[in-house]
Amino acid sequence: MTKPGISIRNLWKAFPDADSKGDVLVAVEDVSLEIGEKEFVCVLGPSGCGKSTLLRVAAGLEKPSLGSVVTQSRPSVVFQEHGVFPWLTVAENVGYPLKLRGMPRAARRERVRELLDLVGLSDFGSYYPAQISGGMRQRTSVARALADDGDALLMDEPFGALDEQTRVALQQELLRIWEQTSKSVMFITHSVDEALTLADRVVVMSRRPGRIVAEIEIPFERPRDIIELRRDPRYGEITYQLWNLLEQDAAGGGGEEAA
Ligand SMILES: Nc1ncnc2c1ncn2[C@@H]1O[C@H](COP(=O)(O)OP(=O)(O)OP(=O)(O)O)[C@@H](O)[C@H]1O
Repeated sequence: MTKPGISIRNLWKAFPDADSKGDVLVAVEDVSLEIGEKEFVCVLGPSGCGKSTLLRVAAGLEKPSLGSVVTQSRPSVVFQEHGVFPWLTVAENVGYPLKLRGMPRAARRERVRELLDLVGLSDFGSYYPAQISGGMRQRTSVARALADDGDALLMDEPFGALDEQTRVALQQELLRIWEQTSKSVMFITHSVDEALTLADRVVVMSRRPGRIVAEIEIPFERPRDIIELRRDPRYGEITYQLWNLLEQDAAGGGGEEAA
């Protein structure tokens, strides 16, 4: 692996337990994960296993209880929903990080135009989020994260709320964009298909408290055609392997019921 874009060392994160006063609920237990420069890593795990917590700590939105997170620069984050400001147009949303950085108006307009082109929203810059589809809102969110221009992109189930066809189309688009921008990506998902379609490496987490139980290298060449991938005999094998890991963890007890 090249030098890490994101380095997480022995990370623990606990919250006060709402069910039992004075107790803590361990959401993430001793997770160490290095994501190389230009590496795409998917974190796969069942609902409530601590995936979002891991991402929020990596993004600097929560403090670790123990351990450390080092990123090359401030990472950009894409969330599943509510990722765009409803009172700004698509173009204003995408340009927002540039405005915060103090980029002059003309340069900003040019950069926003490039980004809207990249995510296929050139004709929708003047629309408000309520006037576009869920898939277009997510593309706006991705474009805004790219405008941020950090070396690392953290994505928390960004396509989870979308229908299957839109989801697959956006996965393909994300891969195309990522191949052009080459950032380190940490992508959270509970979908086996999504993980093995996108990732260079899939990190499997256990049920809560979330630990890393396995890491699987994904051998598919890039650029990937994510429909064609499904005909590759390795696709079935890796799907089977990942499901087995998730099942083993569920059968092995240890974890608690998902939240
Ligand atoms: N701010 C918080 N305060 C208290 N408990 C929290 C907080 N954030 C998360 N948790 C708890 O930590 C555990 C892990 O939650 P988290 O959202 O990280 O899981 P997840 O794997 O992302 O779940 P999902 O896939 O359903 O989104 C859950 O039991 C949740 O209730």
